[in-house]
Amino acid sequence: MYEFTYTANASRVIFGRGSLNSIEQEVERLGAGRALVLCTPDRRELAEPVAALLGKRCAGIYAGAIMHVPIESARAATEHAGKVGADCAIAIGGGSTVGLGKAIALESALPIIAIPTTYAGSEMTPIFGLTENGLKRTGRDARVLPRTVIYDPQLSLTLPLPISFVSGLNAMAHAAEGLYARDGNPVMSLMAEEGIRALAKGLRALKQDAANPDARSDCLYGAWLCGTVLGQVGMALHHKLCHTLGGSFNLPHAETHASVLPHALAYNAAAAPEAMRRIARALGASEAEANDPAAAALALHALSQELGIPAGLKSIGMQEDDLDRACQIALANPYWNPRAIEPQPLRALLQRAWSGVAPQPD
Ligand SMILES: NC(=O)C1=CN([C@@H]2O[C@H](COP(=O)(O)OP(=O)(O)OC[C@H]3O[C@@H](n4cnc5c(N)ncnc54)[C@H](OP(=O)(O)O)[C@@H]3O)[C@@H](O)[C@H]2O)C=CC1
Ligand SMILES: O=C(O)/C=C\C(=O)CC(=O)O
Repeated sequence: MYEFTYTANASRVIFGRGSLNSIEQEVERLGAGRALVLCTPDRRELAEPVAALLGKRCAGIYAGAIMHVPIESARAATEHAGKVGADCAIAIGGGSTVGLGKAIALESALPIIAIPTTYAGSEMTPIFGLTENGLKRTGRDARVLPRTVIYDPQLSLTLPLPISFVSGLNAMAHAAEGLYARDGNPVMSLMAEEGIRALAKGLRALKQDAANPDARSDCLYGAWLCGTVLGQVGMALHHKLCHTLGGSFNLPHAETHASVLPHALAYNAAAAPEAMRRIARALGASEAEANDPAAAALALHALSQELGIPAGLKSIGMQEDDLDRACQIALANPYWNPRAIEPQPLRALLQRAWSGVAPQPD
């Protein structure tokens, strides 16, 4: 028995090797004539070819993107865009750079073109994040959804493998929670399962050869699918925990997702057996294996080990003494989850995520 509502976001997506070459016509298609190219300070080598392709349509390069978008950086970028008369912004890089483009759009309603080079998926969502006085707030606003997304696998060939792996698990987290979302739908579930499958295939191939163009294409295709899911349906325990941990303890974003995800899935396994079956199946489990709700979390933990992702929040700087406070913060803001958020099981989840042991339901 199906019952659902499905509203598609309106992004235009161009996907393929060399698709970066379409950037000038995509700016023109938006009716724009002066595009400001955004990047982080260390990624100018990504922005310069874009500026060259734009020619007279380029309003310059702004290399001021910073992770978690401090409000000061957003204000400075918006002011600069106004000063140079930009009528469009092009964000080339990871979620931090796309986040800066979103902050400019939130303030100025400039159309954004995103050219992602990690698997974070921000380019496909109307979700923004801004950090002020050390506190990160997120929200949803149609103005921040990039109008056009160009996925060119060539541009992620230089993404280091350790970042590629954790960024891939960040993307898988969007799909996993999308499969048990309260407002999920069959279209998003199909995209979620295919996204996990494509990323598992691509990440495993990257482990063998970081320069494999087909593997980069598989990962970026998976990131598009998973980011689309993130943009369309609500998230739950896993994302709320990662925002708590990232925002309150300044932990690196994708690495935090990679550490927590197997344990969040184990916590929800019994409450979302169909989602777990689809996740396990997408990760390569047989139909018989996938029928065990615990299989998804264990398969994800095994994939992390196979990829050599450092185990546990302790490996990215979280102190064991902070776990009690993390638990209290996570309990303070109620949110929907397929299983009730219970203090003791949540604290046990955080302990296991911190230590990096195998996930287990409790
Ligand atoms: N609003 C949303 O829907 C979403 C938002 N996000 C947000 O995005 C941010 C995380 O995005 P994420 O992509 O993981 O992190 P970053 O944008 O910080 O990128 C991760 C790392 O990859 C490097 N990098 C990116 N592209 C290349 C490349 N082509 N070659 C070499 N290195 C590269 C970056 O280098 P450098 O630092 O030099 O650029 C950085 O060190 C967080 O703030 C998160 O909250 C994430 C998902 C969804
Ligand atoms: O946590 C995620 O991967 C998804 C959303 C965000 O990161 C929101 C944001 O900080 O931009």
